[in-house]
Amino acid sequence: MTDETWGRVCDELLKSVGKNNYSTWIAPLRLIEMSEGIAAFEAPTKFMRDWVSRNFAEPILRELRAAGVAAERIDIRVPALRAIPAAEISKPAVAPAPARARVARPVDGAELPGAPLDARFTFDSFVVGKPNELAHAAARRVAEGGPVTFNPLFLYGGVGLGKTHLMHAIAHELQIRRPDLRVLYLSAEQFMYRFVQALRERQIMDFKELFRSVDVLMVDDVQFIAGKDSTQEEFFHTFNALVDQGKQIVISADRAPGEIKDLEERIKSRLQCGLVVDLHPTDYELRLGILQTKTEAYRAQYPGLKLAPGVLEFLAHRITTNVRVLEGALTRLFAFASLVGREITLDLAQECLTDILRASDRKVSIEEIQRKVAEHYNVRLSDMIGPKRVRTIARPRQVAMYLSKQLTTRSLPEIGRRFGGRDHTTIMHGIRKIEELKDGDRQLAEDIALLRRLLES
Ligand SMILES: Nc1ncnc2c1ncn2[C@@H]1O[C@H](COP(=O)(O)OP(=O)(O)OP(=O)(O)O)[C@@H](O)[C@H]1O
Repeated sequence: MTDETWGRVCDELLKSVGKNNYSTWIAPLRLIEMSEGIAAFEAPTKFMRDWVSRNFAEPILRELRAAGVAAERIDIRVPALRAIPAAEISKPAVAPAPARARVARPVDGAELPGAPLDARFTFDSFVVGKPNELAHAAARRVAEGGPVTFNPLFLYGGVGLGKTHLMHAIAHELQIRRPDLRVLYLSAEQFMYRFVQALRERQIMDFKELFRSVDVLMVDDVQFIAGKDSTQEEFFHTFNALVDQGKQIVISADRAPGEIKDLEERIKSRLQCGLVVDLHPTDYELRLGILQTKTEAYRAQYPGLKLAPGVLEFLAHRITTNVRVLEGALTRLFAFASLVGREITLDLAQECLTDILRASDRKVSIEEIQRKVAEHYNVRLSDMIGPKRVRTIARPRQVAMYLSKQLTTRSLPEIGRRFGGRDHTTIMHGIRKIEELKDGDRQLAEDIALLRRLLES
């Protein structure tokens, strides 16, 4: 395959995977050779190799074949470690490297136990407004990969306001600007899980070494480790070790460090040492900006989209809860409009989003849901959060979990906390169970419809 063919394939990929995905994942690939049906590429990091293999192998193969290349599979390699020449470090497009990182790091060292990054969560797709401008600016600064100026960067704010999005954006940007850095992003829950696993498998020294070997550590939803004594202890030591080595730490939580209940005082004070930034609830302009950006992105893929004037403004006025709900509303509208092939008018939006608009008008709490469900099924309120597994109690509890997801904007971990500290996977299982059952079980479907009406009225 010639470079020219690959260039044409790239043009097609740009169209099919979108600009952000293309520039983050496809553009950094270098074609090495094409032989015996194998298209071999080089990726700058192991992470990128794994991500591309998992998520983009299919589209790449498809476009290669469409261009007449007889490719059966792709093989992505990571170049062997080499010293980075000083001249390369100071390329204009790359942020100035801090003194501590001038020596090339073993990027293909131990696998980092991080969470996968969402390719959509980039700085390009993040809409900046008054409520989030400081958080965005601070995240941008960290993403330059320059000398550590504030440590940690602590981002906090309510549900669905973009904390995770900003953290992923930092990681994406660092992978491009500073592929030599070892960047680890994971949730506090995953940190705990890894820690407990290491304890169980007597590999605690490996765990410590691994976490202390990163250049940038990002921990999402740190409030999760509050009250978990040994995990807090380990987190504290990891945190100190990294700060002492001048490594960057980014933390997110649903509230300010001082307000996290059951978090050790010494950790709170450590977290307050850096820059603590608040993501404020969205205002009308930001919501409208987000809706416009997402609509443009959608229109780029589906040019046939017809949207009447005033619909986005209406949504930005009415759905004030959080960005996740706003996105969900838009996705549903687009799906509906494309299925029925109609223009999205105000009437259609009102009809199609009745539940979201109603939930947005009237905020139902999880406690209220638990109370109503307990009354309806004649079980004790304490059984909603208690451990009993008999079906007469477990099923109503699952109904309450399902309604909590439907009628509130709470995330699964948050719902889990309100159901006696259950894990988010238990909540997900409960919700799925009800979704499966209600299609075949008329009584259950009627119960749910009635409870919804009671809670939404
Ligand atoms: N300013 C923004 N611009 C574009 N998209 C945004 C913005 N803020 C949030 N979003 C989108 O809203 C959704 C929720 O954001 P995210 O998951 O980052 O929230 P969060 O603050 O981490 O919430 P949680 O506390 O539930 O974890 C994501 O799809 C994200 O892309």
